[in-house]
Order: sequence, then C-alpha cells, then structure tokens
Amino acid sequence: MNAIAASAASQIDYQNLRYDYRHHPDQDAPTPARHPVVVVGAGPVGLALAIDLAQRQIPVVLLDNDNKLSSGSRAICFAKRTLEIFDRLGCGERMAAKGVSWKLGRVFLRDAQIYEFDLLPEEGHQRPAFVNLQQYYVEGFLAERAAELPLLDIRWSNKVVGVEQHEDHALVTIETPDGPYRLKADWLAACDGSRSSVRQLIGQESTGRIFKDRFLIADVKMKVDFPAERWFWFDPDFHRHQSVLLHMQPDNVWRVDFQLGWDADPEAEKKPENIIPRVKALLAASPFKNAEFELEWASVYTFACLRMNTFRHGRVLFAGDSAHGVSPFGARGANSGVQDADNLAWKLAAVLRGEAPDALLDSYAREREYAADENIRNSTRSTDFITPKSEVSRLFRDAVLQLASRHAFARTLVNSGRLSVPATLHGSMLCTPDSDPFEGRMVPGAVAADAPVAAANGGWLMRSIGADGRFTALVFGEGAAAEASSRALAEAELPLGVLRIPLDDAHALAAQRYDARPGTTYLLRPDQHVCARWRAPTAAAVRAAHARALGKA
Ligand SMILES: O=C(O)CCc1cccc(O)c1
Repeated sequence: MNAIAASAASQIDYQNLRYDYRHHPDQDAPTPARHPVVVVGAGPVGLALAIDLAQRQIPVVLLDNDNKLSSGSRAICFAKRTLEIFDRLGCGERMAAKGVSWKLGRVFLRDAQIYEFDLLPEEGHQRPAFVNLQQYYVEGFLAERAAELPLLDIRWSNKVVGVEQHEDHALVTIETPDGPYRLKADWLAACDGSRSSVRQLIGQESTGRIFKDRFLIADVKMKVDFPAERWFWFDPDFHRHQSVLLHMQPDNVWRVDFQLGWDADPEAEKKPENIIPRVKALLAASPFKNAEFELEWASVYTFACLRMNTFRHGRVLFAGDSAHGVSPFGARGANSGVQDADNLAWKLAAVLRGEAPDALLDSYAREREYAADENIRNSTRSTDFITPKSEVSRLFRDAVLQLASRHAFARTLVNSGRLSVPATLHGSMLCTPDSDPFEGRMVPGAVAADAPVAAANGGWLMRSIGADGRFTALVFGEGAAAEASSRALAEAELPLGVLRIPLDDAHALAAQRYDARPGTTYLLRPDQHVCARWRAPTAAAVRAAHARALGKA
C-alpha cells in the first residue's frame, strides 16, 4: 500500500498524533557532535527545508521542542507555487489530492456581490491556483515524507535553549527529557516561528507595524453547498460594520474569519456561546438557513507586519515566521516561508559541497528579504483597506466599494487581500541581465511557468525543472538553431539537466509563456527560478551565468 492509500485507510488523526522522544547517541558524546545542518522547528518551513536538504544528500538534524504537529487548522491556503515545491519534495500529489482546489474569489458589499476575480484564468498548469488544507495535514504529509529519508534525523521534544556563534559553526544547547546536550552545526536554520527562540537567543528581533484589530477564526464542521471559492464580505448585513471571510476546507470544515474590532474581548469571543450566534447569522443570510454545525476550532488573533533586519546572522539563517510576519489576508505567511526553504536548501547544499562560496548564503538573505518586503507591502495595503485607521481612510474605502459595484475602474482599488504569488527576484545578484530582446513574464528572477511538455516528467514542465537537484537548461525548437544552442550547453561542460522542447502545436503554451523561438535557451536554478536566457547562447555565456548564479561573480 502506498503512503496515500495508507493514510486514507488508517484515517490518521494528525492533530492528536504524538511522536516519540528518542534518546540519541549524540546526547552521550564526550564532545558535541558536529552536523552540516541543524534545522530548528518541524513546522511546514522546517520540514520542507530538512526534506529538501536530505533529498540533496545533505545529512540534516531537525529539532522540535514539542512532540506533535500543529493543533487547529491554522494556515489553510496553500498556493500553486507551494504545491510545485511540495511536488519537488515528493508530496505535492498528496496535498493536491486531499486539499480543496479553488481559484475564484467573490467580494460582497453588504449582501450584494461587487466583483469576482479568477486567480488562474488560463489553462495548462498542473497545479491549481490554491488548495485549502488544514496545516496539520500539510505537516503530517511532510513528516511522513521526512520519515522516508535516511539522511533526515528528526528529534522530537528537543528544545533549543542556547546558541553560541563561532567563526565556522554554531554551538547549540538542547534540552530534552533526559537532560541537556550540545551540537555543533556548520549551519543553523531557524524555522521556529514568530516567537523564534533562536532569534531571541542570539539577541535579534523582528520589527514592524502592529495592527490594532482583532479577528475571530471559527472553523465550523457542516454539510453546506457553498462553492469552493473565497468569499469576502465588507460590512455584511449579518455582521454589520466589520468584514467576514469564508473558505472551504477538506472534511466538511469551513473557515470563517470574523473581524471583531480592537475593543473585542478575546477570551469572551472564543466562547462557543458567542461564536454560535455569529455563525447562525451568516447561515441565516444564506440558502443554508437551518444547517447544523459543530465548532471544530476557534481562535482570536491580532497581527503584525514585521521582519528581521537581515535573515542571515553569521552561521544562523532565519526562514519563515521567525524572519518575517504578515497578516493572514493574502495567505502570504506559510507560502512565503516554504519559498524561503526552497531558496535556502539548494544554496546550503552547494556551499556544503564546496561548489559555491558562502556568499551564496548572503544571496539567500537578500532575495528573501526582498520577497518579504513585497509580501509585507501587499499585506499592509490589504489590512489598511480592510480595517481603515482613520475616518478619512474609511470614507475613501467606502466610496471605492460603492463605486466598484457599478464601475470596473474602481474594482482595482478594492483590496480584500492580494493572494500569494511568488516574488520575481528582480535585480538579484544571481541573475544575468538579458542581452537579447524578450517579451513576457519569464524575466531573470521569475519562477518558471508550468506548461504541458511531452518530454517532461508526467507531461508537466515544472516536474522536470530541478527534479534531479541540478540546474536545468530548456532549449526550444529543432533544427540548426536549437542544435547550436545544445552544442553550446555541452561545450560549457556543466552539471546541468537539459530539456528539449519542440516548437509544435502540442507545445504552443510553453512557447508562448517563454517567448520561444528556435534556439531560445533558458537557464534555471535548482529552485526553478530563471537565472539567464539567450536567443543563441555561447558556452562562455552559459558558464558565466552558471557561475554568477552560484554567487561566484
Ligand atoms: O483568503 C485569504 O486571504 C487568507 C485566508 C486565511 C489564511 C490563513 C488564516 C486565515 O484565518 C485566513
């Protein structure tokens, strides 16, 4: 039985799963054992990073202070890009199969729809715009994938209580049920969440803006036929002067976020007797007036948009919520954290193998700080629109909403959350600027676009890019120009995967997305970002772009 069938058959209760603490021989070593990478935090980011490293044949120790997965559904919206990363990590199919796929969003003012948006209006992508999936499933599927990898050593109930920075390693003190022990890590990756103990232990902080508003998450189990779409209400009749967000999750669970206002009492709002009337009011305004429901999970949250000044401190690298934080609107938290892991893993592997200087890790910090700024900017704008902070802002917001129901131009100003898309790493030091003219979105720094390609794994382009852990070159077309490009790649004598994509009807989408002509060649990093492209590459140009993408230039 495969893993998917096994979990379906056994109906694992991931929320209540407990992982055994195991005493490790490192705990009895007379001097601290040394490991290439120690990752702190077995959430989605730490698990993704550790799996990626182990798949790249880098031994990795993953420490978690607890012995369980996340409780409550928490992050629920996982973006196309995250699914593509999970595909590379060997568990995208499970996430996509269990998750609820969606791409349509509807925005309402009071009880009337003012507009709708489609997050993936084009065909020809393997993965949907989003799946909704409870965080404990995501962590559970990742933990099961982790358990398949012999080089990945997860140590549950191992709490980091000390970090000392040295020239060539970090010395980590860990508390366990059997007492403390120490490890040396060539590199320490802190994926330990917004309250990161590693960040505190090295005397760093995240700074930014705290938003004065409170939201209630009510996860409700009920059999209703709302569609698998994102519904956002401004000032609905059933919850006046506030906003409400509705999402479908697997297992007949619905996420409802009710804006409460800053003066709400978080403890009182979490009580079922206060949540139930809110849910009933929403249902009363829908076709499912008398639907029965049970409360699955509730939480009252506030949020902040913040980040660390830099994501690299000597031998310590920060990823996910330990490095940056955003509001839930736009689902940019967990998704950007998994993209941090995606960016960091291949770079750590290249540095540890001696294929790249440690400056490559500075590029991790620069690229992901840039992405964090983009996420924070988007999140801040959404939050300012959803929860206006002054009378003037509210007047502007309400005028935009009124106009949007009648005039298309005003719809672009409505901001109920701009949903997570991967950052294009414009200006990254690893990118080679274009020397040939190109149209379209596949600029150096962009994440590759998917398309159906017959020669690719499973018939999808994204499944072949970086699948073997290496850089990938795409060569378009057949005939003399494509042969010359292939010869240049061969002469460059680099460890590259090469994929030839014919310019025929079956590959029209790939050709269009990559603005391809015969001989057009793209060089893609192991994390599937474009780092260079040419109409007719030379071996020297390919070698230079590859060196630059490894931080050597
Ligand atoms: O649709 C959105 O903008 C995000 C939905 C979401 C994600 C995570 C938590 C949460 O309460 C809502």
